Amino acid sequence: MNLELNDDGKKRSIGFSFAWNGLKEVTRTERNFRIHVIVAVLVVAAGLLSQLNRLEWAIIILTIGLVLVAEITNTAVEKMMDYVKPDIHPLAKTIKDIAAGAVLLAAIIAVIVGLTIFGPIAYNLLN
Ligand SMILES: Nc1ncnc2c1ncn2[C@@H]1O[C@H](COP(=O)(O)OP(=O)(O)OP(=O)(O)O)[C@@H](O)[C@H]1O
Repeated sequence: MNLELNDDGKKRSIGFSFAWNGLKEVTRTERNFRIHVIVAVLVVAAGLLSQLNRLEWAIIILTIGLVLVAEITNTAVEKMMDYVKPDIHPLAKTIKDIAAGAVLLAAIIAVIVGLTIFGPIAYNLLN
């Protein structure tokens, strides 16, 4: 939708509001996204307890962002495919599987980052 508003500030704030609606929609309808957000909150809590340094925080925040953005993008692809191709089609399957693969890859990276940063901390705590 092309919004032709004269007031540039108003146009931008409306665009932000659409984007915010998108985030609310994903949170409301996507169970996997809610699970990712809960895990992210737990990871941030663990980071606070572990007193991570600035570089570790930057990596953790980037990784959380990677997973959430992958999940949001996957949801957008799923919804777009359901809209343009609601019937069963091999290409619809391939497209959805590829988008799901992006989430899987992001989750694997997140696990590796988590183990790299929190693994030694947990090891020291247990010894
Ligand atoms: N129109 C279709 N044609 C063929 N296969 C499809 C189609 N829609 C979905 N699939 C297959 O089912 C899988 C799950 O698709 P679906 O749209 O149900 O996602 P979902 O279960 O909601 O995923 P998520 O758990 O990530 O939200 C796809 O990865 C694909 O393999």
